[in-house]
Amino acid sequence: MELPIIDLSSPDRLSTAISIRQACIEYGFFYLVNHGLENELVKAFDESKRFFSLPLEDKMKLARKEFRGYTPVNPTLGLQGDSKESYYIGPMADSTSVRLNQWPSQELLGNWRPSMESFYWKLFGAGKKLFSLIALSLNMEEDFFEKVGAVDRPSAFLRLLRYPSEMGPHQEICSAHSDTGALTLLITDGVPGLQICKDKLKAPRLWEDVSYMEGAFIVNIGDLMERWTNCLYRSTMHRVKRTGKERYSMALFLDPHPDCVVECLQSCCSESCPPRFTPIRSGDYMDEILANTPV
Ligand SMILES: O=C(O)CCC(=O)C(=O)O
Ligand SMILES: [Fe+2]
Repeated sequence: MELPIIDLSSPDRLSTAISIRQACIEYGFFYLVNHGLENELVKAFDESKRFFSLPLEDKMKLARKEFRGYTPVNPTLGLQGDSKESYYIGPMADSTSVRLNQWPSQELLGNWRPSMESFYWKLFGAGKKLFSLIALSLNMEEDFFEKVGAVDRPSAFLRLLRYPSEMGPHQEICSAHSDTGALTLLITDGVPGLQICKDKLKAPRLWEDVSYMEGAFIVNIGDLMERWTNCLYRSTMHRVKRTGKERYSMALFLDPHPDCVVECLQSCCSESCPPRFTPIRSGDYMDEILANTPV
């Protein structure tokens, strides 16, 4: 299936906002084009491949701590878990968070850190622009999300993913889930497998393949944005199905700063549709979810 297409650089911001609104209500997913990073993507995938090609022993020296670093393919594969390895780069907004990140040494992977840091910030820049359009789409001031701390001190995580080609026993190499944060920018290498389920309550679930669009980001709404919009925008279930082909993807999870309070937006509530959720600190919300999420 083809998703709606949103043009990040369109001068007609109001009509872009209207299209975003429609896409987020109907799909919770859209393609984002003209984001300005078109020429960076091949290089970023090359860097990701360089990292995952390292010997396991070197990657394990950067094993995940504080949600940053490397997670190998689940060794109990066959019993449970997804068939993927990942590397997380955490927020770099202040010196404390910068220190928590783990990086391969310059000797091991020359220039990798500056290259990924630069990619992180460019992606984040596109995400920030998108947030202002999302605010417009919700009839809020353009700088709403910035003002409340959703994007001023970013808590965005960049996740590099590699799904090996070996055939595991499971149909899904990334199991069905919705993203927990506000907004996700996903970039895949074109190997198919990504599917969405527009109606999670329908049984049996109908899974639809998402077509690849070269150069575009695939953007999706996360649970926290669903909550923020009082369920107007949907956080859609998705998964990656096994094709037997090696696959790489990268995702930037745009989560608000932990101190940001997420309260159902007035523009999404009315007498007939009162707020369904109480206000919550983003940090408390994420802690609760992460504690219950397998790696
Ligand atoms: O690899 C993909 O295409 C999807 C990854 C994903 O949904 C996630 O990491 O949350
Ligand atoms: Fe996801």
